[in-house]
Amino acid sequence: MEIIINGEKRGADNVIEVINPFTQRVIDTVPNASEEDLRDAVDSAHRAFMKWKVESADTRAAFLMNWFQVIQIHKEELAELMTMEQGKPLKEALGEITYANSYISWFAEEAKRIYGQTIPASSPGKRIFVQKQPVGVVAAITPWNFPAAMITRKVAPAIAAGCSVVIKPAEETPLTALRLVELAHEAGAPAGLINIVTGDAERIGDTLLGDERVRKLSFTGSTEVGKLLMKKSADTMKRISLELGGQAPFIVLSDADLDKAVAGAIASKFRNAGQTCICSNRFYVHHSIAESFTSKLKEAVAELRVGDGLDQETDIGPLIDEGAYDKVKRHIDNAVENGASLVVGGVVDDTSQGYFVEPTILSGAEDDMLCMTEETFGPVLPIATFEDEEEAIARANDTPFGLSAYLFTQDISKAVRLSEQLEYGIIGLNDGAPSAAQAPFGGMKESGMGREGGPQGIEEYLETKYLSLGL
Ligand SMILES: NC(=O)C1=CN([C@@H]2O[C@H](COP(=O)(O)OP(=O)(O)OC[C@H]3O[C@@H](n4cnc5c(N)ncnc54)[C@H](OP(=O)(O)O)[C@@H]3O)[C@@H](O)[C@H]2O)C=CC1
Ligand SMILES: O=C(O)CCCC(=O)O
Repeated sequence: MEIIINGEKRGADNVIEVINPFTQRVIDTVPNASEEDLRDAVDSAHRAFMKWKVESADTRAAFLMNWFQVIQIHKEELAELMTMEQGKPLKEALGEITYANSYISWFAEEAKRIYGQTIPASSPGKRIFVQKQPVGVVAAITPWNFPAAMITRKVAPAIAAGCSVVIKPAEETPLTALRLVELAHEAGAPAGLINIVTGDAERIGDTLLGDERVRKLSFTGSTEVGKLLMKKSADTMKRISLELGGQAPFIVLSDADLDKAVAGAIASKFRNAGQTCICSNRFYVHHSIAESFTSKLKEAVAELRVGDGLDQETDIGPLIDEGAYDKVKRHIDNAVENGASLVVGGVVDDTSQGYFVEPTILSGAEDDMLCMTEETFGPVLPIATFEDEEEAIARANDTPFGLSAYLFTQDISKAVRLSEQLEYGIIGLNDGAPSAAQAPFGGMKESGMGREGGPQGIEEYLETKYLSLGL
């Protein structure tokens, strides 16, 4: 496929191969964008911004709703493309397209609700008016695990706010992103409003972040790269939103509804083969119910089918690549070597048909094991036990990360009190799937800054200006 700059497609002689993680064959190529492509992308985004920022909220909303409709028409095709480049099961890919599109429709409506303020002045001869204005050209850098939703979650609020964008999707999954931008143009995107470039990450990052006309960076990916991009944004003092790694604890109190907790564990752990930043990573289960929780979980896990994402029966596809597989294997081996028991699962040794890991449960996990200290990004569920709730909260908070945490209890007072003590941006309270377009997604500590989705999600693309009027 080709990149899109100023509404026009561009190819290149220098290309990057896109690999299907199941067949491990090349399915397409995308351009390795040149310096000239990148400069043109920012030029055209800047020109488009100067026009788009003065368009009415109704015009912005109408374009977004058109884009939403066009995506609806193409959702099966998009889902199939996503499964082919990313590996996730087709039913999950379809779910992701619906989820991705919900950001577009939600922010189409939110475009009309960018309100200012009037503040009483201290002097009777003055009036103070507060306005919101679009921040400018946005650089959106996205990861491979959600090839559609991470694009729309950034682009829809940016466009709704009156900004223009240059997108850089992940090297592993550029095709869904390119197709979404093609569809945006079919839906009537003005030239230059939504540009997309692929290629050398460092070069793209340096060009976009070095350009003072790019006023905002929105990044989702690893904490390591997030920190680097934050430093690179400093010279031109860009606004930044960073949605980085997680290390989510999943706490099950003794009074929890175990069936609900098991369903929540399956939803939060095995979505996208464990490759989401809000996947539960470490389980803390009250010692009195650990055995029954583990045995119910084992039964539920036995239902999950590993295989080709295009097969309708598949629940868990291959991991994205060999590096991901090696990391997951290291975490399992480290846990078992240090005394954890493998209840079920393990890696699939034959990797000729993709890098598969069976849904895996480890019991007897300890806090210093790799699977409890690092983001596994794979379908591994380590269970540790605790004696009292304060201890569980302390252990859950004992990490540099703070994206999502899960808590299962039927005691409403405990639920509120303990949720308030958890140092995380997202709490799944008796809920293993908290993500929603209308909610502010984002983390504390080294999981990043800023929020995506919800009313907070559009604020990230708005500047605040006040007018002090002397009467
Ligand atoms: N918070 C989250 O949702 C995610 C967390 N992760 C975590 O991060 C680990 C590594 O995953 P990975 O995909 O490598 O994440 P990265 O942070 O490396 O990649 C995310 C995006 O940043 C781009 N990027 C990488 N380096 C630079 C740079 N110097 N300048 C500009 N852009 C850059 C990548 O481009 P390119 O693809 O071309 O390298 C990609 O588009 C995972 O195993 C997981 O633990 C991963 C994905 C999502
Ligand atoms: O893993 C991520 O980076 C995206 C989280 C998916 C979601 O929105 O739930």
